[in-house]
Amino acid sequence: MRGFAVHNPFVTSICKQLRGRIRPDAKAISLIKGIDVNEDGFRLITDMIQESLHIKACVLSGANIASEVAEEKFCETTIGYRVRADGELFRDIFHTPSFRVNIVEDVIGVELCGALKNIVAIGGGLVDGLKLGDNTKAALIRIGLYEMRKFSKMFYSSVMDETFFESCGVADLITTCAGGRNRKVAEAHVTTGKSFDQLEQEMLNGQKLQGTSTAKDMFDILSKRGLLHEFPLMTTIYRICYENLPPMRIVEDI
Ligand SMILES: NC(=O)C1=CN([C@@H]2O[C@H](COP(=O)(O)OP(=O)(O)OC[C@H]3O[C@@H](n4cnc5c(N)ncnc54)[C@H](O)[C@@H]3O)[C@@H](O)[C@H]2O)C=CC1
Ligand SMILES: O=C(CO)COP(=O)(O)O
Repeated sequence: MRGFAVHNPFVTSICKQLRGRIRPDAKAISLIKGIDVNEDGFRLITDMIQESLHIKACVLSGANIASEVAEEKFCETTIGYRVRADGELFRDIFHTPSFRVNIVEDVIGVELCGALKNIVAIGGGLVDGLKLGDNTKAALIRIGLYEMRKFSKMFYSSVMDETFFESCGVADLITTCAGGRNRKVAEAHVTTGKSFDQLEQEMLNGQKLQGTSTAKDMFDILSKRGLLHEFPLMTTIYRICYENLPPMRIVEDI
């Protein structure tokens, strides 16, 4: 078994190092919440792993803030599989009384939920920094979930609606908009006026934000296809992160 739990830019080099060193019947699981953008469009991380190593890859994603998982506080997670036996294998490995695993036959949906919710979580932090309150946060979560589903189904019609009701969908969106690094740094962007890059360095102790880079990835994908107007929330979050748009535009533009 091979587990991938790094930021997406490192996957290519890690796969290169692993090539020829793993058994052909090995199974991979990605815990990564991101996508890979290239000239032709974008790829899922599980596809990168499968293409590079010629082994089958599942994905695990859910409402799983690392510090709470480490303290064994109860949570749920979702494993997306292509081959049911692989999903069951990984469920048996990861499932514990405090870490409840549900498996679904929708790798793409699980993976895109994990990547896209990080953009919405940046919005959650902006709402907190602006002290807009719980109703605004709920509106942001609803619109964010709507855009996540719309994007996923626009590019992959096989993505299942039910996946958005799993831990990887609405639950991860709620937890990351309430806690997590993306939310924390976005809140500080409002309260300090510092850039996301500077705050990432000051606040994350060497860790990386996924939400800002995925906002840029999504913006690049949508702008190439003339689809930005269909995703006002995600587009505004990108512009606040990268084009100095005032944070208040988070509510004015949606
Ligand atoms: N921390 C969390 O609460 C959760 C994180 N995730 C996802 O897991 C992924 C990783 O996030 P974290 O574990 O939080 O990040 P992290 O920064 O704690 O760990 C990243 C890992 O990448 C390794 N690394 C750093 N530079 C590298 C390089 N140049 N080449 C190869 N490996 C390198 C580090 O040694 C470390 O093991 C992200 O996609 C994140 O969204 C998913 C669920 C929860
Ligand atoms: O994905 C996460 C929790 O499920 C972690 O989110 P952050 O990267 O915002 O900390």
